[in-house]
Amino acid sequence: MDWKSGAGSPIAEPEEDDDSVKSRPDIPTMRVDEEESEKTATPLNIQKDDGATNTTSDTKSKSSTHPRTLPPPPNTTMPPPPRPSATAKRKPEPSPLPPAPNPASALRAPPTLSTTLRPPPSTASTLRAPPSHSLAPPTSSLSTSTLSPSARPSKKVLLDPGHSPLDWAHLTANPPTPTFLRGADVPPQLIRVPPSALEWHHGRKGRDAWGVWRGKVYNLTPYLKFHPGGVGELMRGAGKVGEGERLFNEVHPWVSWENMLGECLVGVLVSENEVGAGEGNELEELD
Ligand code: HEM
Repeated sequence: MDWKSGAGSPIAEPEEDDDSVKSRPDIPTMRVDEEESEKTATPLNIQKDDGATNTTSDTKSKSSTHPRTLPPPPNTTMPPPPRPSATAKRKPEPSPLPPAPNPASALRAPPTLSTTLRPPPSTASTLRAPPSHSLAPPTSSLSTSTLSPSARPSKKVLLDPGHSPLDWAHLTANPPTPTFLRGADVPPQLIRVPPSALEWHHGRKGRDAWGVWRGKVYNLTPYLKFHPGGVGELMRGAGKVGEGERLFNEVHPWVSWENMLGECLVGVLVSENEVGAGEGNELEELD
């Protein structure tokens, strides 16, 4: 009996609760708790709603029987507590679940609306986040803070194994050959690249894909499979004078092209007239 009333109370409900209740000084109703504990225990484990309704009817019947032995009304008041606890356990569980999805949906809903604004996420988000944050903190600062980071829909692709940003950093730091990243069809020196040469490197038919950023020509080919936005996105600006840089700035102006593709630098973009026929277009030779 002693071990039941002590350690067994949290686990064994029906019989042990009776003993524990009896030992409680605050609860004068000995018989009421015994009946309820036995009845409430079964409905809790088996039926949810039915158990609640049954207990209410039981309480009334008990209150009518108790007055004989224990007239004090507090007895009727005491029984209710066990029910609320049982219902409270059930209600809280479902309620916590709904709230979570709501914030999550709220977080993802805005992004869909701002899908058109996806390009400037970093800049735009920082500019627009503050106002939303200032308003949100009073109610839910967490939801708003989480919204801004994941607010925009990501167009990132799943990169193949071995093509993570870290892998790219490792490759650029340790290229297999000195000219691997710049391309096999270019000399070791930086070259002058006329528009015709740039357009020729459109990335198809086995040709390298060249891109221009701030007047410098880079070989995009080795970076294609490392590009978080996918090969297709990066190819959109290949072999085009102003298109690549425009798209780049439109999507992620915060990305450091120069740092990431520095080892892929081929040369500088020049006009067609600047490259004389028969002359070498290697910068170092000319300079
Ligand atoms: C035609 C040119 C380019 C286009 C259209 C383009 C497009 C994209 C797109 C759509 C994404 C996914 C953005 C997102 O949903 O989070 C992306 C991500 C990225 N791109 Fe590009 N890209 C281009 C050129 C480049 C270049 C040249 C580089 C490297 C110098 C580069 C580096 C990155 C990086 C680092 C990310 C990940 C950004 C992040 O984690 O927030 N992209 N790109």
